Amino acid sequence: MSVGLLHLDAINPTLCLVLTAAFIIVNRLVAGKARFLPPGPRPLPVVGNIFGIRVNEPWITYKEWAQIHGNIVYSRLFGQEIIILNSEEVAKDLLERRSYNYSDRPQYITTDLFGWSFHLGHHSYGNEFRQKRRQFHQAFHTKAALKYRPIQLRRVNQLLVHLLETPENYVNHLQTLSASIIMEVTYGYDPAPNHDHLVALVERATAMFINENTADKAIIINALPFLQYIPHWFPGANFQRKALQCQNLTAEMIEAPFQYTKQSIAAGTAIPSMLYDLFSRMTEDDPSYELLMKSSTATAFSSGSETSSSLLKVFVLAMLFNPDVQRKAQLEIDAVVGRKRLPDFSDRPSLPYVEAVFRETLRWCPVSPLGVPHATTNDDNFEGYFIPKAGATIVANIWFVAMAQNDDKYPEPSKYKPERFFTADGKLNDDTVGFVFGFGRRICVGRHIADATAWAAIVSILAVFNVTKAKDEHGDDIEVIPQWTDGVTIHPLPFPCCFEPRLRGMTSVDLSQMMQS
Ligand code: HEM
Repeated sequence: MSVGLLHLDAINPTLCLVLTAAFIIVNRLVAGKARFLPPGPRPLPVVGNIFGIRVNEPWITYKEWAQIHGNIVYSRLFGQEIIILNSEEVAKDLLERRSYNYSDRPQYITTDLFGWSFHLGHHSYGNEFRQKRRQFHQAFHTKAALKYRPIQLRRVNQLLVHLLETPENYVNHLQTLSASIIMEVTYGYDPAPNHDHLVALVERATAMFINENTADKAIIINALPFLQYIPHWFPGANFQRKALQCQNLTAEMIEAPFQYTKQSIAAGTAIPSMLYDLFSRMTEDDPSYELLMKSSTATAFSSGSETSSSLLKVFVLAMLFNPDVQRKAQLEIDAVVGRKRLPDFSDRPSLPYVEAVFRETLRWCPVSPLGVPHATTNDDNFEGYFIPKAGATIVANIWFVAMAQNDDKYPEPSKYKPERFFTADGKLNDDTVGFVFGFGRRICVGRHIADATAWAAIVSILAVFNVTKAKDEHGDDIEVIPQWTDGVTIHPLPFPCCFEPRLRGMTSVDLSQMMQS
């Protein structure tokens, strides 16, 4: 017999009953309050909200949910709890102000199956994450990123030459620009302008990982983990075959450029790069440090290319549809820089309208619409809602923050209007649209490199070319109806357009004179 019952026996039985009932009620109320989950769409048993989601463009579904349920929405896909944050303020409250609890990442079995667990963006919040994040910080923090500017300007000059020579291949040229910058910054490797072996390798491995390992498949395999053991030779096991193929490609993507730099260092021909710096910090032969270096550099290389070129494709589309904006930015460049030389980074503070064009491009179509999901480490309570632990997925709905229809911050959000970044007295405001690079301890580590690459490309294209509509065989404008890719990173599908030199009849000699002035 317990001490409690002995004690109860000793007092009035009615009072006992009342006290017990009261205890149960209060207990339930407290527990109920603590587990008051954020509002959200009603889930089906077992599968949750899987049928209500547009799998390829979840941000569209999330927008509809946000309009019904508000700034914080709870949903469930199989056993996976997903909390969507639909306002910048709420995202900052949780992911930044409580970053100690919101800096983990949800773990998916498929990341491993596809060979992508090397990537910093997938790491749990632990020691390996911290070590790698430190390596990135050393290479790419605000000041360290400055040393890569000459590379960025040189590569942007090459872009201008390519656009002058073969403007119809502009999509390819934009991709080459971002791939070549990130390859040189990371490995000191100078890729060929077309069909470079290493660039092709990273493009194939990344595309395969993103296109085949979609969120729905990742969640289903997490819910039914036995599926991962189906062998790749089993009839119908297409997913497993693709995973194996991707694993092999990815292993080569990690190894080949690493060996290139290692051999260049041994031969004394290496040029400064992230990997070169990491090698120079290595005090003795340490295989675990070498593994860290390999995965950090492969992370940089595979994250940096697609995002930056996507942003530039968005810029070209925006210019095509907004000739007045283009003209205004060009007049500013002409007034500050003149027509004889190209702008460089020292001109940036004197070009506020170009700055606003850059910010509006980041906002108008956030190329990473849902960022990378965070995960919780512990239970939490926020504004009366219970946020569960054990890896609840936390999605910052960057797309909705940028495009929120009801938000005073960006009125008429679907319009491309750089003017929104100016105060009433004509000064640039302090909104740098930083949220497109994510939040808190997991904020994008490459943002300073990305910022400089995109700004340099935007200002240089504006200085040299008019982006105009392409003409059909009758000389009429070809109208463009934008179509978008889906996935983790989005961008407009290729569309016809012209890059007309602003200097009529410009030759490559004229262009190189501008570059040398
Ligand atoms: C326009 C260009 C870019 C955009 C819009 C972008 C956006 C983002 C976003 C939204 C995140 C998720 C942040 C979060 O979890 O809160 C992220 C993470 C990351 N980005 Fe970028 N990014 C860009 C360019 C780059 C470049 C150039 C690099 C490499 C040099 C890079 C490397 C990474 C890495 C490694 C992570 C994972 C960080 C972590 O998990 O701790 N990104 N990026």
